[in-house]
Amino acid sequence: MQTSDSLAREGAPYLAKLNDAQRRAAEFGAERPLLVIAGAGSGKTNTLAHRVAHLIVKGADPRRILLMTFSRRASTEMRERVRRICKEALGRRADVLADALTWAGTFHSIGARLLREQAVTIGLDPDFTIHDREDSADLLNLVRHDLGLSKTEKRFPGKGTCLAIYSRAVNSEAPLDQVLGKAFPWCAGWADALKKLFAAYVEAKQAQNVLDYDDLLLYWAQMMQESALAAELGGRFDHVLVDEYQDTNRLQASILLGLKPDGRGLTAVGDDAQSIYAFRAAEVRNILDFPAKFTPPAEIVTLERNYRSTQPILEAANGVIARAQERFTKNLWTERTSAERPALVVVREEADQANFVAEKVLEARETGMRLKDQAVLFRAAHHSGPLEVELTRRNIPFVKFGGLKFLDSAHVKDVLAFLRFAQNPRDRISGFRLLQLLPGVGPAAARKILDRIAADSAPFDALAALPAPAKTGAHWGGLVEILRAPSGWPSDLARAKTWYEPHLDRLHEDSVTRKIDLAQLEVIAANYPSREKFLTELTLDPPDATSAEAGPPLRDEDYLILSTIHSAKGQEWKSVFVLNVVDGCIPSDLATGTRAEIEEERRLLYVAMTRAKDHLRLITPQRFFTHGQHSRGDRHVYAARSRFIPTEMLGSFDTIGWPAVRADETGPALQTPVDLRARMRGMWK
Ligand SMILES: Nc1ncnc2c1ncn2[C@@H]1O[C@H](COP(=O)(O)OP(=O)(O)OP(=O)(O)O)[C@@H](O)[C@H]1O
Repeated sequence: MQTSDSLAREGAPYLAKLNDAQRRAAEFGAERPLLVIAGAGSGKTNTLAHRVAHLIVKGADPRRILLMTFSRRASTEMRERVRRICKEALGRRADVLADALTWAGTFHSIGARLLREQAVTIGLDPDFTIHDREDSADLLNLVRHDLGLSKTEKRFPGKGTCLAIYSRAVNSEAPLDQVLGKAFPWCAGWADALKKLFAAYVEAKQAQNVLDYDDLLLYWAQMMQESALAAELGGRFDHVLVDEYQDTNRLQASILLGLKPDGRGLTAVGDDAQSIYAFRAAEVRNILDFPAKFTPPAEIVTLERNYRSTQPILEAANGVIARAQERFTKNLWTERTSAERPALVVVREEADQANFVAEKVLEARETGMRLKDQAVLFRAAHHSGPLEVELTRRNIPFVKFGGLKFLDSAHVKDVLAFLRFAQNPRDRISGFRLLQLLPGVGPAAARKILDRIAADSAPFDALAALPAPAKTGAHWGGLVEILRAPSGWPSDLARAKTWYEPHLDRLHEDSVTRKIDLAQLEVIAANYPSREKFLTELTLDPPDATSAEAGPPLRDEDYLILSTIHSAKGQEWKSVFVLNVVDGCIPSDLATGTRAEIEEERRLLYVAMTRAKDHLRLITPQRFFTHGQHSRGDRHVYAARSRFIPTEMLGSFDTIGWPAVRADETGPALQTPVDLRARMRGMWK
């Protein structure tokens, strides 16, 4: 006799590979909101992709599905998975339907798209440009300067801190005083001045027709406060699905609630144990409180079977997270047995750590494991410095994710400033950067030029009417010509690049490698239909490494992955090394102020450990060499094993000392100190 389960499986064979809980999540109707609590490696991404595919196969209109992911990479991957699953069910028809899944992207990119569409209705100019964090901080700095706040007697908070305070207040929907009291107590005395600064910053943004990251969510959330607009936007989508819900903030939660107030058609997927973005105002309460936001409350489906890691790896990771404070309890289990426990590798110092990793990576490669199946993870981007040197020395190719992004490099920013200014001549920060690339044009001259064209309705014509600044030669005419006569996309980028290259040679020594980056930028640009789309997407979600976005030449080659833990989110490798599992690194000594911060560091270690499928090695160097930050110059500091692996947990690991000291290697111990200085003096006697 057939059970209803097997009937369902027959009815939808493309769901047959899912386990029962996953299938329940994939098939759950749209009448009630759904919360999928998915443990690490339990197939969250897989399940969400099946749910979307199932909706499409059952007849949902893909143009009316809104699918929000944490990164652009995740969204591309999700769409590809949906396509593959739909193909199983629908054959060739699947491509057209998967292509129609156009509302898939990050919260910020969807926000940008909706704002541009609704711009006229909400009093925005549709040509707005988007400032990244650095541009936003620069603009805040200019405003701070104009208000005379940089000249105060007691030092006013720096531009980065001001932006962090502003951003935190906006994203957490909290009053300034509360944000200062909770997260920036040392700035509490500046509340009034900060309010003035933020008000002026908002005015400057509006005058220049720019939005910052936070505005994309803030304006969107404000649109949802207008009942007619909220009804229109919400009515556009039959299904709204959000991945990585644990890393959303209050604003994002209000947007979702505005889109689907009764929760019908709403799906949130996440894992509270992997919430690692509180420093960007992510609110773990969003996921904890989600079910009760609706009547009747959201259905909760919990995925507890882990398909990724072996049992000993999972046991160690479970041990770390079991000591966390508040969470949805899950008992992650796996059928993947293994005799190999994760290793806790004790090395003397960072140089040994680098040697250990390089040696083990090569050993694994000898046994047939590709470099790409191995990853080295670390808490802070600079932790991989010594390892990068060692890998380069041994000719082991690697790609690093996290840390300094491709788009942060000065030359790439220069070209982007060119394109942004071309898109929006009121964007002073971009104009300021661009004009100063010209020989002989400094901040004062640049400011003057921008002032003179600011009020003009045809700013580039006004620019053409100005006399060429001294020393700019033919560069001025070339610039004005390109700005006045756009040639289409992506040739606009090619022209900007050609214009910029002589300046690159003049401004930077290593112009050859920088030119390669610009060539990569051109490759990336070709994937976008317009300048506006290119600028928006790249600003919102910059690629972590050139290879992440550009494809060739690296994609076909084999290389080791180096990544910050934050950038490793959602990924998996056969073999994982975690560097510097010591107090001061995890938890970072910058984040040990509050209990909440420490808890977040614990989750970070958990995320790192749960990336491993078969082999996991946590490395603990016993001493570190710090460079010149102290009055006594360079020195060694001693480190202790991370507090997240207390002694009671050691049973979950194999503790290994490396390099192993062999008896025949130890020479006679030095009994009495040698006076080398006396010896040196003796040489000349
Ligand atoms: N039903 C299943 N049968 C077999 N393998 C599965 C199943 N579901 C998921 N997997 C495998 O489990 C692994 C983890 O899946 P996925 O990446 O979707 O997990 P995740 O929950 O998003 O992980 P995390 O939250 O830790 O990033 C993948 O290798 C996937 O192929």
